[in-house]
Amino acid sequence: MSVATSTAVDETARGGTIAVRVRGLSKGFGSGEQRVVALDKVDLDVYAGRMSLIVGPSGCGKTTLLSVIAGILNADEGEVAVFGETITRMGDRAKTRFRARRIGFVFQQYNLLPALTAAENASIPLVIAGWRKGPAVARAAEVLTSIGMGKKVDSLPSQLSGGQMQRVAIARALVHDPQLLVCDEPTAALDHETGLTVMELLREAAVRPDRAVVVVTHDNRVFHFGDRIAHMDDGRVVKIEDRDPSLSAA
Ligand SMILES: Nc1ncnc2c1ncn2[C@@H]1O[C@H](COP(=O)(O)OP(=O)(O)OP(=O)(O)O)[C@@H](O)[C@H]1O
Repeated sequence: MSVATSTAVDETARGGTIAVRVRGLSKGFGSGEQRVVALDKVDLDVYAGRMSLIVGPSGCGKTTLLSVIAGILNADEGEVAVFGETITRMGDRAKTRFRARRIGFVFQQYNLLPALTAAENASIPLVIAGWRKGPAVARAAEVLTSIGMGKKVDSLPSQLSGGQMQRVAIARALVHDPQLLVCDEPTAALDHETGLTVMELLREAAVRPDRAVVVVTHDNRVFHFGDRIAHMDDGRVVKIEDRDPSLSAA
């Protein structure tokens, strides 16, 4: 295994396209004595065509960092650029539009609507983007088929296993072809084998020159999927591991 540690910001060494550039990012919650500093001047580069992991102990700021990167939370200070667009300078409406078009989300909870079939659930981002229902569901069925769920497109969530529901959630995250896929503990609710399958699937989605995947996880059984692993502690990125992508997940 080839593992190199480096600083979080490494302009030249990798030579890839920077998908997400985080600079001086700080974020706190509460005020006075109750104040918690969740992010403390974080710098990080995430490369396109790579799977990046954000890891670290509970409460170190992983979800906060992912949420600011994805434009769900506003930062107090610092900048985040996603494929060259500085989302920390966007207004709320522009950020919402950017998120809807360019970012896909996968969470620990699948958040599927129980009355909708797998294909209908996976079609939701397209419907929100203005597609008519028929073509949207047909496109979602194609994406589901491409990730081995072809036989389940008409199933309701209650008829699916946890791993299958997470695949529907992944199809939903990919259906509008986002450039950035952000995943918060995607394997936490799954058994080990299913978790590995889900990570493999996410990797397949990541390995495109024009797309990046960022996964927050504290599941060290899936760390080997990361091409770049950002270790956080106490609101800071304290170590970066870069691995040869051809060796990841081996
Ligand atoms: N909405 C909030 N209000 C107040 N404090 C918060 C809020 N969200 C997060 N925090 C605090 O910020 C810090 C970082 O939280 P965060 O959820 O980012 O950590 P994490 O590394 O993702 O943790 P875990 O692995 O347990 O999910 C923690 O101390 C947490 O209690």
